[in-house]
Amino acid sequence: MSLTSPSTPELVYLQGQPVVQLRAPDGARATVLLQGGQVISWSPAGGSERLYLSERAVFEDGKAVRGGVPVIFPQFEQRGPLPRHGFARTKRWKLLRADTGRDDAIAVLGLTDDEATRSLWPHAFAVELTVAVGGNRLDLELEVEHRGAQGAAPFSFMAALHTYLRVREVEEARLKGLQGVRYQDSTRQGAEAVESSGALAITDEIDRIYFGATRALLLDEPHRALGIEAQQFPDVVVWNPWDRKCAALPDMPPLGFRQMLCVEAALIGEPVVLQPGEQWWGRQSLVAG
Ligand SMILES: O=P(O)(O)OC[C@H]1O[C@H](O)[C@H](O)[C@@H](O)[C@@H]1O
Repeated sequence: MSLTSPSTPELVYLQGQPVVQLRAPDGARATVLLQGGQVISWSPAGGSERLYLSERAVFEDGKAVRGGVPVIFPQFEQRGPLPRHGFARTKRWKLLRADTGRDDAIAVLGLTDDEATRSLWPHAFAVELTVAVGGNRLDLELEVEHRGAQGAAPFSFMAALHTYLRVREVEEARLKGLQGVRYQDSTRQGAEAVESSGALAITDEIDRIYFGATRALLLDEPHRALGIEAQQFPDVVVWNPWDRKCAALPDMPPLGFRQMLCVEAALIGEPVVLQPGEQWWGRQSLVAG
């Protein structure tokens, strides 16, 4: 990636789009795109890149970026009348704060309703994403607030941190921690099943929503491991498009599916309802081993 022309101490431009570069004193780093409020790169201290960003990703206002951690809000996929996966991932967020502390570097990005969001979804809201990087961790916290006046209608939402994890070769990886969890299989018209494997191997297209996955997950590769923890995101989506669907995605190289696995912290099965003035938060933490 080549970075050019800083305009403020925190913001630089990557392919014409403003990004925040976080660098903790120990060398851990993350890059966050204001478009979508999207983390697109994370390297733990002394380690290599852990997120997958497609080399064909399109960096344009209003377009979803293929890779990193898209923020899905207020609708997951086509489970409602809004654009696929909601509108947060295609909006330009604001940088509210960026700080470097002793142990980590933090950025807070925000998105609030505007005319365009209200024309799709008639609610006053504020969403904040806090990104903290340091040591072997990346912590992402999403907060949603109902900003409507007293007496305004409540709203309900779904959300996900649609994390694209980078792997050396997806068939070598094993995802652990989902055994016994009920899932819906989107590759089989939403058929339900219970996960029987304690070490899930990815050898074909996978697109599953696991409901009520409470344990921490581990993505094991022969040469490294990654812990995946979530709070207040009860569901987990596991997605890899595999060869045929990947070839049909204009913003993925044909073999890109081999270097990625999406393990998403999600809130899908039971949408949250907020009254005016109420807030919700959820967190996903990635811990490099
Ligand atoms: O192509 P996108 O709109 O970014 O969606 C990418 C993927 O997101 C989720 O993981 C869904 O479960 C998949 O069905 C979908 O294909």
